[in-house]
Formats: sequence, C-alpha cells, structure tokens
Amino acid sequence: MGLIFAKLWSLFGSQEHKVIIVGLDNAGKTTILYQFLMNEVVHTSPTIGSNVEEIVVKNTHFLMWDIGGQESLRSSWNTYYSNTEFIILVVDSIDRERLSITKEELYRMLAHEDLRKAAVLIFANKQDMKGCMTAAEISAYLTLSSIKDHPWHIQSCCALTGEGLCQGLEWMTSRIGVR
Ligand SMILES: Nc1nc2c(ncn2[C@@H]2O[C@H](COP(=O)(O)OP(=O)(O)OP(=O)(O)O)[C@@H](O)[C@H]2O)c(=O)[nH]1
Ligand SMILES: [Mg+2]
Repeated sequence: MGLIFAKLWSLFGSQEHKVIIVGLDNAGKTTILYQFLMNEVVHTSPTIGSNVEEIVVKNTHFLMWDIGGQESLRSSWNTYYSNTEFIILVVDSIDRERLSITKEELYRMLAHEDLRKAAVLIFANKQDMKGCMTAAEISAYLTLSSIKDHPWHIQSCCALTGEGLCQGLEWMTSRIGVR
C-alpha cells in the first residue's frame, strides 16, 4: 500500500528533489537561494552550517540545501551528499585566484560515491562585476567538457538582479525524468 502511494505521489509530481548548493565562501550561494525563494536580495552573512528551503518550480519541488563554503566547513560538505539529485556549484566569476580551489572541490565531489547520480549546474555568478570571467572561460578552466559521467550545465548569472537564475532552474527541471 505504501509503495503504491509513493508511486502515485511521484507520478503527480509532488516528489521532492534534493539539491545541494556548494561553492567557496562569498560565491553568492545564500543570495541565490533567497532569490529563488523570494525574488529579492537578502542581507547575508557567511553561512555557518546550512540553510534549507523548499523551492517549487512548475509543480516540481526542490529541497535546496545551501551549505557554508568557508575552508573549515568544506570537509563537512559530504555529510549532505546522500540522495542528492542536483549539485548547484556557485562560482564567483571575479575570483580568479581561487578558481583552482573550486576545481579541486568539484572533482572531489564528482568522485564521491553518494553523488554518483547527481547532475551538476554551475552558476557563473557576479556577472555584473567589471572584468569578471565569462561562463566560457570558467567552463574551459574547469574542463567541464571532460565530464562524461554526470550531466552538467553552466549558466552565467547575477544573483543581485536575478538574471540567469530561472534559466538554471529550467535546466534542472528539464533533467527530471530523464534518468
Ligand atoms: N556584485 C555581486 N555581488 C554578489 C552577487 N551575488 C552575491 N553577491 C554578494 O556576495 C557576498 C556573499 O554572498 P553570500 O550569498 O553570502 O555568499 P555565500 O556563497 O553564501 O558565502 P558563505 O555562506 O560564506 O559560503 C554578499 O555581499 C552578496 O551580496 C552578484 O551576483 N553580484
Ligand atoms: Mg552562505
């Protein structure tokens, strides 16, 4: 009975899809989460631990975990991995110096057993900043085209205006049911 109910529940699109939002400190993860939720910019301070919110897009329910990105917190990211369907990796497009650290973190995550089935959306955030890297530059640096075992997509965005965020969510909803 429980199984039938679970199947019907998933058929009607009320199943929740787990998402983790990761990236280095100051990348804009919390700003993005609350833009998704409220369509506005909230005042943030560095996240210690995580924030979690349910975001509904066209009848698709995402449970989004925004995880603190400071160095000391990164070793705990893996405690959030189980049952994750989507990784949103937020990159600060002006932070050239630390893109190599983001790359290390990305490939460490992709190698993790619990994230084997996860799709990856990369947000090239802070596109409003003068002299920032483009999504194409970030894609090349992160060698995204070499990733064959996870679906991935890169989207440029500006969390302050919300530009690009909907397109990212649309890619995520388009992936549901593909696997
Ligand atoms: N110019 C600009 N600033 C942004 C953008 N997105 C976020 N910020 C700013 O970047 C700073 C950090 O944003 P947060 O959302 O707190 O960053 P975070 O990734 O959650 O950081 P941690 O919680 O420490 O991991 C804040 O001052 C934001 O207002 C953007 O698109 N453009
Ligand atoms: Mg935060």
